[in-house]
Amino acid sequence: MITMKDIVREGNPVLREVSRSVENPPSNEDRELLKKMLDFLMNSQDPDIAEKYDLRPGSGLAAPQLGVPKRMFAMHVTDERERLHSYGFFNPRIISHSLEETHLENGEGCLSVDREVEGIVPRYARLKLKARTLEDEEVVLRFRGLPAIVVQHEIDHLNGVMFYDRIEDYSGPYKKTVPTI
Ligand SMILES: O=C(O)C[C@@H](Cc1ccccc1)[C@H](O)SCc1ccccc1
Ligand code: NI
Repeated sequence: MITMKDIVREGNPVLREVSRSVENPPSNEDRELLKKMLDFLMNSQDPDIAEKYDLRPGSGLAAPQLGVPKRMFAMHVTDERERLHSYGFFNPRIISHSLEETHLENGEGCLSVDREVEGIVPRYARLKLKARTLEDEEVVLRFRGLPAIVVQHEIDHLNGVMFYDRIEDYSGPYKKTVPTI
């Protein structure tokens, strides 16, 4: 099972790489890894397992955070209507998004960043994501609210972007100029 020791931390160059596409169909190795990433998120949100294995709660996890620069991420997050969005995505792509933006009032965190970073991280309020799922389906899904923020945070990881790169007046370590999505 994945634990915090498997998650690479900022400063590791893999977090600044642009990940490469996953072959189609994904290999068994890639499928196993994505499944383990989704399992990590579920474990990290289970109080007993999280305490037993000292897991930080996560709603998203991207393969580069495990040192694997491949275009795949997992998400496991409940939206404001209590709907659970639990997926493993291969080769995810934002195919459209709202002009309207949103953000988390308390800013964002990251499993690869062991420090508090203050500041607003602007995100698109709504988006459409095209991807291949762990269930081997090509899907186009719409996200809004917290799930949409998680998707953008994870897609950024696949492009070597950290959340603080998007904070307007951030002047801390590891800053990088950001491309628009
Ligand atoms: O490092 C990661 O990618 C996991 C991040 C993803 C994330 C952070 C902030 C905002 C959206 C996504 C977190 O550990 S997930 C935990 C979390 C969940 C909701 C809000 C903030 C943090
Ligand atoms: Ni992150």
